[in-house]
Amino acid sequence: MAIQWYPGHMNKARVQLEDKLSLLDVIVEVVDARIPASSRNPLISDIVGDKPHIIILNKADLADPNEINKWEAKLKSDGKFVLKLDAQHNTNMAPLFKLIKLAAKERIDKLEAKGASNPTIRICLVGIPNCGKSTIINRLVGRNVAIVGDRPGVTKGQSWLKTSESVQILDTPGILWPKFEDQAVGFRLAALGSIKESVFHADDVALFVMEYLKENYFKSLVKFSRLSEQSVNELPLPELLLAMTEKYGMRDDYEKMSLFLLNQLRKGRLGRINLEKVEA
Ligand SMILES: Nc1nc2c(ncn2[C@@H]2O[C@H](COP(=O)(O)OP(=O)(O)OP(=O)(O)O)[C@@H](O)[C@H]2O)c(=O)[nH]1
Repeated sequence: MAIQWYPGHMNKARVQLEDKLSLLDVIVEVVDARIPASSRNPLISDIVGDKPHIIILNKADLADPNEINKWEAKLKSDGKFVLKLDAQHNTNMAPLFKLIKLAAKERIDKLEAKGASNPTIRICLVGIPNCGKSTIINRLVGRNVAIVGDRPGVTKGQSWLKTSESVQILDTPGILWPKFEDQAVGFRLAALGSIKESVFHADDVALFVMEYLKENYFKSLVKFSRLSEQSVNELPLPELLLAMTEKYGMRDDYEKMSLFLLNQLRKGRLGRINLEKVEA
């Protein structure tokens, strides 16, 4: 099973972001806290260069708290500004505004030295599909703003969203395409809904997830499976999936069971789980 990705998208996103870069003071990259490496575009650091760069570990409410803390420490040690966030439930954006101003401190100091008081900082949110960019923009702006799909690199007539602070946001978030030459990266993205369901087989992804859960979150898998610890331990994964279809009254329907498992995982019904750990 091969999950497809399209280099053209990556290139387009790169050109669009590069075009906008000169307008921006801070780049805010949104990643999924459950897969902080797989949900990043590896080219982003090259594109951003030495512009201040914040990484938001979003969907923190769904991620494993121990793992997010490790990711936060790692990214900070790499020199990034990092914030854990649950944009879905948290309306208090003060920590994010504070971090944006901290990241832009050099620029603010420069403008203030030239006589500006409380200068405006311009930011852009970027990230892979479904990581929460629009949700965060709506939170920062304080209302629901219509976010139209990303447009070709338009630098003139660019419109900015105002916030209650001296921060303005580029009206269209940048869509970054993940790069999944590594099959596991594709599976993680598919598992959490960042790749359209039409490009993968749900049962392949479900089996990938089950293998990971068996190794890392055994108790959650046992609970979800409605089977005994012994069965989960001993059954080969495809048989375990089959046994689960029976427990859930899905009569050998692998596909249905797989989609159900992935759906429940995405909603956090299997607990707070990370599909990716910081490598030791
Ligand atoms: N649990 C949880 N859900 C979130 C969080 N942030 C966003 N979501 C949900 O994730 C889904 C995707 O959020 P969006 O804000 O549309 O993501 P996006 O990055 O703008 O997506 P694209 O438009 O596909 O690029 C929505 O169902 C949100 O409600 C979060 O912190 N926690």
